[in-house]
Amino acid sequence: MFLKKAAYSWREWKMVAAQVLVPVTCVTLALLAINYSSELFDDPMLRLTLGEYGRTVVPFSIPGTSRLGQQLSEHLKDSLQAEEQEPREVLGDLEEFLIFRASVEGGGFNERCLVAVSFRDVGERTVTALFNNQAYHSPATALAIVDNLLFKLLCGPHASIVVSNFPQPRSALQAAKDQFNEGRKGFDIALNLLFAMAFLASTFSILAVSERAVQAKHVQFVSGVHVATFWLSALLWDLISFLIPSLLLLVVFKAFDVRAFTRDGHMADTLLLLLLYGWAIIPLMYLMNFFFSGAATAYTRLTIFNILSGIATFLMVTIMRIPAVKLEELSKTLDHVFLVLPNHCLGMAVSSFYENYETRRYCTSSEVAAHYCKKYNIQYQENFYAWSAPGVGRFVASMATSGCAYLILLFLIETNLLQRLRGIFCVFWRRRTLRTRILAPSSDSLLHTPLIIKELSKVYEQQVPLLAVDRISLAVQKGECFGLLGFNGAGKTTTFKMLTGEESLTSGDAFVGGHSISSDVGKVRQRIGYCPQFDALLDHMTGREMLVMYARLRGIPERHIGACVENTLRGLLLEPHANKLLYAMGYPDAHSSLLFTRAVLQLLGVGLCRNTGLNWDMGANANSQPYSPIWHSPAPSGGNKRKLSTGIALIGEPAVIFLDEPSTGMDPVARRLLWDTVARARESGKAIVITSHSMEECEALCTRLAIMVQGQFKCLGSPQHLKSKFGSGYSLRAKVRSEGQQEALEEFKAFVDLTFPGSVLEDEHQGMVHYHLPGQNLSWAKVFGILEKAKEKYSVDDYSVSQISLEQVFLSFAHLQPSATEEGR
Ligand SMILES: Nc1ncnc2c1ncn2[C@@H]1O[C@H](COP(=O)(O)OP(=O)(O)OP(=O)(O)O)[C@@H](O)[C@H]1O
Repeated sequence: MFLKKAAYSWREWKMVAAQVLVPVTCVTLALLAINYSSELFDDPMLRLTLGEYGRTVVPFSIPGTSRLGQQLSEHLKDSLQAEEQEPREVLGDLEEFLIFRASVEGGGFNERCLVAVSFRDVGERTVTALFNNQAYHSPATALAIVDNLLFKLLCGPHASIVVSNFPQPRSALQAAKDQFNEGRKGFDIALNLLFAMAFLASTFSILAVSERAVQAKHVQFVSGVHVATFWLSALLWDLISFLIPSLLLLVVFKAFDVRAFTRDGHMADTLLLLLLYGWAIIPLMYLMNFFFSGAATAYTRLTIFNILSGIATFLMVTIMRIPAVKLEELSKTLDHVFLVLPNHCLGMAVSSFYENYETRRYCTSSEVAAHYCKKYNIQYQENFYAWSAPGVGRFVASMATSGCAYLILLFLIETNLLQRLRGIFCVFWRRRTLRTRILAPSSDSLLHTPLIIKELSKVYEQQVPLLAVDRISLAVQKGECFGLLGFNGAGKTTTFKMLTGEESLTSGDAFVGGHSISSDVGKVRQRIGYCPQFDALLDHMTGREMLVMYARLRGIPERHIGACVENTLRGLLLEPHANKLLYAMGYPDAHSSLLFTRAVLQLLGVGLCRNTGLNWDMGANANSQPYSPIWHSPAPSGGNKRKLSTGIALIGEPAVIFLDEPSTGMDPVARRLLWDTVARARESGKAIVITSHSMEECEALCTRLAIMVQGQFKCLGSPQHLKSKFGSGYSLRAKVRSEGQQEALEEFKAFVDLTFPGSVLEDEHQGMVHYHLPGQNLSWAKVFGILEKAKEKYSVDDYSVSQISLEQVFLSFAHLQPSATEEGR
């Protein structure tokens, strides 16, 4: 299991890197933004210096009659330009100009114009400095400009006055208020953390969805992996993966000196909060995988779900908590309801933890602060894990229990417990109403027969219930290869699915090595090998790695695994492809490594490209097969994958092997190699059940066959027996001599019609005729005898008589198959 996860993590490094980078980057950017914005907030002059308002304008007016006009104007322009401010001379009344500009520019004027100056040295001599009272230090700035100008007039253009601002310490109450406002940073950090975690958490569903969608999970279960082993190993690996970004987040908090999370031993608390979140969210993501059939869709939709269940609920509860909104009671109720959502718990826990730390620090910092806290009923908890706000006890407990609850639910679903209970109830009900009698097999036959199927039925519950398998019974002995033939939709795959525990049984039972499939599926699975109809392979592993993994799952001792895997690879001529990643076996270029990019693009709306006809060529090289567009499901894979799937079913020599159309897509050489391998397994005493649409394959491999129509066995026996029983009659091919051919041919045809009543002329071509000779009473000797006698008389050059082929037998059941219109009804 760890080999699988390691291969995934190593080869899907883009995904893993994203798991680490997304949260760390988001939180770092958030902290940068918070620090930066708080500095600006604290120091309005800095906002000016940083040009937040752009270049500020300083309007000034000097009457035209002024004696110092020229000098004043130059000094002013020099000093303002040195300060990167824009002097603007006003002709006329300065105040009127300011009022006019303010009405034209609106709010922007307030931001661009902080001070203005007017000089009058004729008549009433005055210097007027005007300031915008919305900026903190504008009076001092206006005064500094005037003083500077006067000083320059007195001492020359190089004179200047530098103004420095060293504000007095704030009052204790003001400082206390500011310090208290620090608590709001917790809200910002929580919000950004939730956004980042939404992306990180949904990545844990990807492998779960892919493995379920391609049935790789089922094949692993069939190979003996216990449900608990499968999920707990995945959880352990994912928790370890989650630990890395969590530790990096602590480094980020430390680098930005976020006291609440890094000082006074709170690093351990923060790590605990993050890990508890991982413990809760990972099983939830596993649980949600059942809703999706594609990994990219799952990633996109689960990210949206995480954002909504985290940020939306956190904002809702926090905003409603504000006293002015007057929805505090509703906020409390919702907070309790949302406790089942790990994302909500994380947001609330981080925000509350930060708030509690800062509030406690503030309220215990001085007497004034303590007084302020008391006066305004500001509460904090000495114990950070206290149950009531702002303690995080309830969030911690909720994450711990929801993790367990989601895991239990996952196991209930995986072990089909709910479905089984329903099944038991249905069976009980049917027994009572229909009085169905299920024969109990003798314990002796159970133990000595590898596979016994007893009255197995399957009804798919849908709008119109569908009886896919109808009370089939069968026993397959050691060294036997049983062929299941049938038209499309006859119920073969459903039978396999029931026998491997993928689908529940509606009624009946099957026994593998004496273990019942309905009550002891775990033991059954340890004894079977399964090659599903579609390749259940993991794209991020190589063929060799897959075989090694299944060999280990089968319990082959470590020292024999190498030889066993090599044998399988050699037997199926897979050696040249053994070290290729599996997506490279089907396609010559990467497929799954683009998954993350695809999902992110979809999330960002680039999925619209679908409608634009954009073709996402996945080719890594010029010769690669264009595989596109990436959001379309992959085309059927090649014969090499099929061989590997068969190899997986055979490895470890299970007692019973199920092969569902194993040779689909194989070339004739590969097919014969596969037959050899299957035949060897059969000869070594395995019981094999195979489905195939190739009659040639069934004749080559099967010791017994059954033809299935609409879920029922219509015939059962050895190929020869079926041919004899259902293919009544013979196939006659004869060629008449060329001279006088037409006349001789007509005579011969009249002879056949007379001698073999009911015979059917199937084909006539260039003096050759092909007849089907019916009749239960015909024997080889009789047919040959008659034809030998007639040979000379009717100028027959050559003739052959053969038994009817298996294909003809198979086709003779076609009339039982419902037509498309009947099915659609
Ligand atoms: N999950 C399902 N839900 C409802 N109906 C299903 C389901 N799976 C299969 N069926 C229906 O059950 C019937 C038997 O299907 P099944 O896949 O077992 O046939 P098959 O013999 O394996 O066909 P093929 O040769 O095409 O693989 C079909 O009518 C199919 O539509």
